[in-house]
Parts: sequence; structure tokens; C-alpha cells
Amino acid sequence: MGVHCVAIGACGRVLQRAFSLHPAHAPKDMENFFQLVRNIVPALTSKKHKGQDGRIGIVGGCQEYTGAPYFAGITALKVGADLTHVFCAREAAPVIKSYSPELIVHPVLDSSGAVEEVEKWLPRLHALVVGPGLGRDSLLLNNVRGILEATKARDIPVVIDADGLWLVAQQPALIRGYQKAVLTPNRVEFSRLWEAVFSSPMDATNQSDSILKLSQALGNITVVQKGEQDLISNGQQVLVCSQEGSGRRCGGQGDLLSGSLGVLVHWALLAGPEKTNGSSPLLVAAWGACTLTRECNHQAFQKYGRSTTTTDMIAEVGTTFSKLFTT
Ligand SMILES: NC(=O)C1=CN([C@@H]2O[C@H](COP(=O)(O)OP(=O)(O)OC[C@H]3O[C@@H](n4cnc5c(N)ncnc54)[C@H](O)[C@@H]3O)[C@@H](O)[C@H]2O)[C@@H](O)CC1
Ligand SMILES: Nc1ncnc2c1ncn2[C@@H]1O[C@H](COP(=O)(O)OP(=O)(O)OP(=O)(O)O)[C@@H](O)[C@H]1O
Ligand SMILES: [Mg+2]
Repeated sequence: MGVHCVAIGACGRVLQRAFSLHPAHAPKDMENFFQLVRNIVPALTSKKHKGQDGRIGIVGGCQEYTGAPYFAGITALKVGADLTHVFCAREAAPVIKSYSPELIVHPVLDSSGAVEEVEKWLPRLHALVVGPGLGRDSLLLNNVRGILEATKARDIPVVIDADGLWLVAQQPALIRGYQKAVLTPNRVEFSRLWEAVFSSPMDATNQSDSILKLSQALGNITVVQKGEQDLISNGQQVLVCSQEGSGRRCGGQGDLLSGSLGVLVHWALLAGPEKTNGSSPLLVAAWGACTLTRECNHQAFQKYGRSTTTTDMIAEVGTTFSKLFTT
């Protein structure tokens, strides 16, 4: 399937218990991680009520960017969440609603009572994805700062992407040490975070060392560095996901990743370390979301080649998820 997954401990030492770098062992290691993701996926039963498999909030969407929160929100639903709430700026709301009747859209993010408006919903949400299409308007970012504080106070898991990472780069203390946070920077966002945290340019020669150090400096929160290979670290180990994608790099793929991760983070924390064989639930969730995103890219590219767009990838989520993670 073109998958490669290893784990590297602090100082580059291989964690033998979890994985082996020896090529002969690699397929078994990969299979282990697939199994761990399968373990956290909740069973579909007739006993469940609406909402039980996930109520996910997306914080983002402004005048310029309406696609990104839609991509993240619809992906969360297609992975298996029951309800998705998008909290966006007023102008973005009718646009996002018009893309899909599936999303519940709250036009509150640029209002003076934004924090209170979102806070009302927090007790009903299982996870928050902060940043897709948020933009960098200072009023919005200030409101999101308050929303993040309220989210932490309620111990709700949070995935931070895109302009949410811009905010974290302005104020790393906002998220430092919060064990239920996952950051999903692309390469440029990663360098920005690095420079904010270390006040020096990043050394690009050893990426696994860099992600380990950044995670540690942020209090061992989980970081996913997206790229040709995705690196995932909690400051103790580094996972590599190189599920085969394609050469197509259309905008919005990162939103598919953050939306799917919002659901998987909730499922992984609910399942707990017994189901993840002692591995960090957030690492398992992140590896699952990266593998899913890359495989959706691969599948869509088989059909559409250079014309592949994120919408085509989202159409692959259901079958790809079943193929990879349904037992
Ligand atoms: N349809 C939409 O509404 C979309 C909106 N988006 C939003 O656009 C806003 C800005 O996101 P950006 O990703 O542009 O953030 P940045 O403004 O931080 O990125 C700057 C530039 O870095 C470049 N870049 C990305 N990966 C790179 C790499 N590996 N090596 C070298 N250069 C690289 C990109 O071309 C981008 O123009 C966010 O709010 C984001 O959510 C994107 O998610 C794309 C889709
Ligand atoms: N060179 C690459 N080869 C294969 N897959 C890649 C490559 N670069 C990124 N990806 C995959 O694409 C997904 C999104 O990563 P990307 O770096 O495009 O994020 P992004 O810039 O935040 O995207 P967005 O346009 O949504 O903001 C990730 O799952 C990553 O694994
Ligand atoms: Mg992005």
C-alpha cells in the first residue's frame, strides 16, 4: 500500500517496543498502527443516540475564506461525527450554509459577545478545530484567544490549524502544556512556530529532531508537521506517516486533515490508552488522520489526475476510511 511508519525516541533512539526500523519488521509495525486506529473507531449500533459519535466545533471562516471551514466540517461528518457546528464571521455564514445543509452555522465570531456565544455551546461539543479559514483580523483573533481559554478550562480537546497557528505563534503560552491540543502546521506554519518559540531560524536539516524539540518546548503537546512525509510527535517519540498520496497539492487538503483529526481525537480519547495499547491516543488519532488524508488524495488522483480538487478528495473519505480502518 506504499505505507511507511516508524517511531523514533528522543535523541533519535528507536523505540523497539512500539516499532522497529528494521525493514523486515516494517510491515508488522504498520499493521500495528492500522489496528490501533481500528480499535478506537466506535461501533455503529442501534442503541446510540444522535451526537454520541461526535459533536465537533469548527472555529473559522471569514470574508475571504469560506471553503476551509466547510472542508473541515464536512470531512468531520463524513468520517463519522454526528453533528458539526461552524463558528464563523457574520459575512461568511450564508456562504458556508449554502455549500451544505449538513453544517450548523453560527455567525458569531466577529461579534462583541463571540466568546460567550461559543462558550454556550462548549458543554455540548466533544472537540474543537480552530483555524481553518479564520484569517488574521485582530478582532477575530482576539475572540479566538478567549474561546481557546474557555475550551482549555473545560478540558475539551482542540486541533489547531492554519490561522489558529498564526495566533499560537503570537502567543505560544496560550497552548503550552495543554495535553489535549494537537497542532497541524504545514512547513511554513512550522517555521513560524519555531521562530516564535526559539527566537531563531529553524535548522531544516533534521526534521524529526526539530519536531521533537518544538513539541517539548510547547510542553509536550502533539504536533503534526505536514509535508512529503508527515511527522507526528509528542516530544517523546516521532511517528512518520508516508502513506502514498500523489503529486497534486491543491489547497484545502490540510482542512480535510484537521476536520478528520477533530473526530479521531475525540474517539481516541474516549477509547483511552487500553485501546491504543499504551500508545498516546493523540498520536494514534494523528497518524490515522494523516493516513486517511493521503490515501484520499491518492484515490482521487487515480480518477482525476491534475484536475483533482479537495472536493474530489472529500468524496473519497467514506470508502477510503472503510478500506483502511473498518474491521
Ligand atoms: N478554500 C479555502 O477557503 C481555503 C482557505 N485556506 C485558508 O487560507 C489561510 C492561509 O493559509 P495558508 O496555507 O496560505 O497559510 P500561510 O499564509 O501561512 O502560507 C503561506 C504560503 O506558504 C506556502 N506553502 C505552503 N506549504 C509550503 C511548503 N511546504 N513549502 C513552501 N511553501 C509552502 C503556500 O503556498 C502559502 O501561500 C488559512 O486560513 C487557511 O485555512 C486554505 O486552507 C486553503 C483553502
Ligand atoms: N509533498 C507531499 N506529498 C504527499 N503528501 C503531501 C505532501 N505535502 C503535503 N501532503 C499531504 O497533504 C495534506 C495537507 O498538507 P499541506 O502541507 O498541503 O497542508 P496545508 O498547506 O495546510 O493545506 P491547506 O491548503 O488546506 O491549507 C497532509 O495530509 C499531507 O500529508
Ligand atoms: Mg492549511
